Amino acid sequence: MRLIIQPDYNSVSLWAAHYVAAKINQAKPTAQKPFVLGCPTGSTPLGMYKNLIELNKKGLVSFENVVTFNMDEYVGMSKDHPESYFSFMWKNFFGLIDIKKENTNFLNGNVEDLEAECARYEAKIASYGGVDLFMGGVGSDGHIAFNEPGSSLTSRTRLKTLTADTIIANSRFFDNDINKVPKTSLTVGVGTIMDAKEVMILVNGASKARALHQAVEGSINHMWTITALQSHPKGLIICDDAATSELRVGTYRYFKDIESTNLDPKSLL
Ligand SMILES: N[C@@H]1[C@@H](O)[C@H](O)[C@@H](COP(=O)(O)O)O[C@@H]1O
Repeated sequence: MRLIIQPDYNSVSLWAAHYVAAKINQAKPTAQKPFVLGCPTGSTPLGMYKNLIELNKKGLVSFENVVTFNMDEYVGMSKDHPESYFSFMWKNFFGLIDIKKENTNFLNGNVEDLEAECARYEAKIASYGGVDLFMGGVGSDGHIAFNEPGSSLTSRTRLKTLTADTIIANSRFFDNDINKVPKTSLTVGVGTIMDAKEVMILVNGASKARALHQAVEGSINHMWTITALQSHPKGLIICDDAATSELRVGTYRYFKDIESTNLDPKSLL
């Protein structure tokens, strides 16, 4: 696993955006062989999305031949609700880049047969030959997508109940009223994410320090689903200094040293 430590949120966002743009460019995607990108929501990726929009505007990366799969979606929330992940993505990213609508994929939490919907999603990912790069954030309890503690590390796309912690954390988007937060979601599984050719997780802020400690120094454990990344052949975490406060000094220094020539985002593109 690689760990890129940046001074702050802005530099995490800038580095991640340059990395993603470089990956897309290196793949030279075409309509026949698009680049497949897994996308997260949440506050963490917002800065990266802003930087990718800028790079797209400057002509440094194009999303014309990029196909996306969002990680998760609330169940029973209309797609047009301002807090649906569909709305989030169009408002903050897709609506501001040159992506084709038909190339964006979301789980639909409004169908009667949710199991069939999850199977459809897995099959669609497989029809593209899998995800090239799955991007993600992490919850303070170490969850990736909505794979809450105790989720099988080989899980596939399915229905999940949100924990009380996640409902409280997400209530900030619902007038701080936990009753307005959906209690269930459809989410890709840990196994679905780990099947991607590469997985990139962004971690920022002191509230994520315990999750980062488990991700880097903990043992692989279903109570911290982020730890599955340790078994991925191409796992990458980009974090800010504030998130490293629970890492050992030796671990911090080790990754700072080994990545010292890769920390400048401009060297990536
Ligand atoms: N399902 C999302 C996750 O994909 C996200 O990583 C997490 C952290 O969100 P934030 O980036 O806002 O801290 O929140 C939600 O639970």
